[in-house]
Amino acid sequence: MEKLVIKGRTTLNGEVDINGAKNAAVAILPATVLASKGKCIIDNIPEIEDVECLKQIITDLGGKINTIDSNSVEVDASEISNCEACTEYVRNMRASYYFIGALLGRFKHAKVDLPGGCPIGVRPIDQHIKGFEALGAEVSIEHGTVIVKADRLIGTNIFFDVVSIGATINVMLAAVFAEGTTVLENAAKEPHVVDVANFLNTMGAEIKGAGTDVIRINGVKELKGCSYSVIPDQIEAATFMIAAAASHGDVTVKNVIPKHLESITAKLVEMGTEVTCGDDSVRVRYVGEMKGVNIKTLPYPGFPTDAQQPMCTLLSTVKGRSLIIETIYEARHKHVDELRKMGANIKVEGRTAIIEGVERLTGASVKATDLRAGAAMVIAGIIAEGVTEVHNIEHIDRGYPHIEKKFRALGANIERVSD
Ligand SMILES: CC(=O)N[C@H]1[C@@H](OP(=O)(O)OP(=O)(O)OC[C@H]2O[C@@H](n3ccc(=O)[nH]c3=O)[C@H](O)[C@@H]2O)O[C@H](CO)[C@@H](O)[C@@H]1O
Ligand SMILES: C=C(OP(=O)(O)O)C(=O)O
Repeated sequence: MEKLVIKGRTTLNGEVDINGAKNAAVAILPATVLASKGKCIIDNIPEIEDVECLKQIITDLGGKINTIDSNSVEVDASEISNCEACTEYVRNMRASYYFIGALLGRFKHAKVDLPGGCPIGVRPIDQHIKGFEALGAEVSIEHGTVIVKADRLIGTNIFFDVVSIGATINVMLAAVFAEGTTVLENAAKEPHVVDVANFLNTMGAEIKGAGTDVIRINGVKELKGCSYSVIPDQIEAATFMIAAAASHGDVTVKNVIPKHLESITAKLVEMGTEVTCGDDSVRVRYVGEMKGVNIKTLPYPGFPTDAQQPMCTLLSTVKGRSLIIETIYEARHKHVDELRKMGANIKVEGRTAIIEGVERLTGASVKATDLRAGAAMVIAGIIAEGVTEVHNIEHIDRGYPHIEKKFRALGANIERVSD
């Protein structure tokens, strides 16, 4: 077991490079399974544990993985014949559910264990199932395994009851080979949904409308390997922007798409921070006392739920009262108990965290209760007085590449040590 040990009260300064997006990469890798000919060469893959799990799952299915370098991988899925993914790798992460859609699309049947992922609330997959069934598949869940089969998949109109990133992408993966046209309505509009659609189109799919709430997919007969580069990680970028403001620093976050960060930028500006956008960078500079703000998490382009936990750390030391209303997940305030150990004054009422800014946090031994809670605790450690130990960092490693090295390069005093 490892932990992060942070000596606090440091100000972050300098430049940080953002890696490829976790939530795009973890969909694109399963999507490579759809290519029955040729190899996919995927660049800008982040070095995170979820990616390692996906590579293992693809290998177990019979695919060939060639790791070109730390951020590039070649996948040859042409000889895949096994359609069962029922291992710890599948059960330990969220995005393994994309193998259901991808295998159903290509082979018309699959057995995939139910996914894991961050413990942030109830995470049903009923909308994924609704979509697969609408395309003509029979779906059952037996002993924790999702079993899907279809004689044919036939395009149809599907109106999602909730806006779901997972369901939108998963049904898109199955529908690329459905006969005729599939129309997904009330689809998720996140940048990674667009990235997956662009990847599938590069392989030969015919998908239009990704990025709006109506996506049209004309079924094709075959997809082929291609070269593709994953978009920058909106949430990793948001984490460093928030950390810059929290530490009263001056950080240029590079290799980003500023448009994807508008909801974060807007809140930081509202708080009184200076944010300057370049073509592919965002500079966040502390310019004097910040004020509390209210945040409501919403699907894109609203404020992302994945960035609210780091934001909670920032607001915990900003003068005045702030509210964070979490509308996506009912249990995404577990980091609050940990922040309280560090002296934060935060009350949770239902889905709302009510934050009364304190002068400073003090170091403590805390847990990463999930991935972004982990990032929230790292930022807390950087700004707190004294030493903070962050435990259970396996959650952080699922989604942040080299978090301690990146923060260290900005001036943080942070070490990874064996527990
Ligand atoms: C691997 C990945 O991309 N994970 C992201 C993805 O998770 P994930 O794809 O699991 O999240 P969804 O967008 O599907 O979930 C959004 C909301 O819809 C509900 N829902 C979802 C599916 C379903 O079939 N039925 C249903 O009711 C969920 O409980 C949640 O309240 O989007 C979340 C919301 O932005 C992010 O926090 C995660 O980082
Ligand atoms: C909730 C997250 O991840 P996952 O869906 O993979 O659990 C996240 O990336 O913040």
